[in-house]
Amino acid sequence: MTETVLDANNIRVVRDGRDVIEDVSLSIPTDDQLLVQGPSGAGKTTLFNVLGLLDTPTDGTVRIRGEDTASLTERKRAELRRETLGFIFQDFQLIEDLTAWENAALPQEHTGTRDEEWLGTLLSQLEIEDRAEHYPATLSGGEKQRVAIARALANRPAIVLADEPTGQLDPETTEQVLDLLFRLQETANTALVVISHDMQLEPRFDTVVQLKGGKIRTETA
Ligand SMILES: Nc1ncnc2c1ncn2[C@@H]1O[C@H](COP(=O)(O)OP(=O)(O)OP(=O)(O)O)[C@@H](O)[C@H]1O
Repeated sequence: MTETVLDANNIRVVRDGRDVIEDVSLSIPTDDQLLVQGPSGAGKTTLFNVLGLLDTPTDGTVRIRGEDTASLTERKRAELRRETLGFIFQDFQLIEDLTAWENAALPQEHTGTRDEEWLGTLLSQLEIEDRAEHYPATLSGGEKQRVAIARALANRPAIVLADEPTGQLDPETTEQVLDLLFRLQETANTALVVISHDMQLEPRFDTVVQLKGGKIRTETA
């Protein structure tokens, strides 16, 4: 039986007195490839932050491997976030004065669990091993995104959460980055949750959830 790694139940987020997420429930199995697709303003980033334990919902629960995250102290939440989740952001969020390798290694620095062999595997599978000593300013958009993917997977997280991971890439690079993401998801044995407005991504995912006006409209598998 497939285990559920993240369970979000009846999530509601109120901002400025308005519901920006309304009654959203999602259950993410350990090997899931989930796309949350929706137009601008649908609440995607808000939901991403809640699922990623970067923000707390007004109502509802987020459980990671059955553990209710609401009852955790901020320190415990941060620990769980570092150990269980990997993040990929649209604007890469690489540190400019660290090399590609050092950027990718950051999560391992934070948890004190060095695994250079795994980092080497990641950079090699992402075909950027020859860019390891380069700084972000000298990398292309696609290369920066690959470094961001390596960083997200550095601690072999249970879930990788990606917010518009291909938003800054051309269609061809988008396809390449998706190929790599899916291949690595299998190697790393992680669930993959992508949040995007981009319809081009839909056919590639096992499960697609449509978010509109803060609500889940349709679900396809
Ligand atoms: N801190 C906040 N205060 C007030 N309103 C907010 C806040 N955060 C988000 N919102 C509102 O909630 C709605 C959803 O925002 P969110 O950024 O989650 O959407 P999105 O789907 O990610 O949009 P985009 O694709 O344009 O980034 C928007 O109407 C936004 O203005």
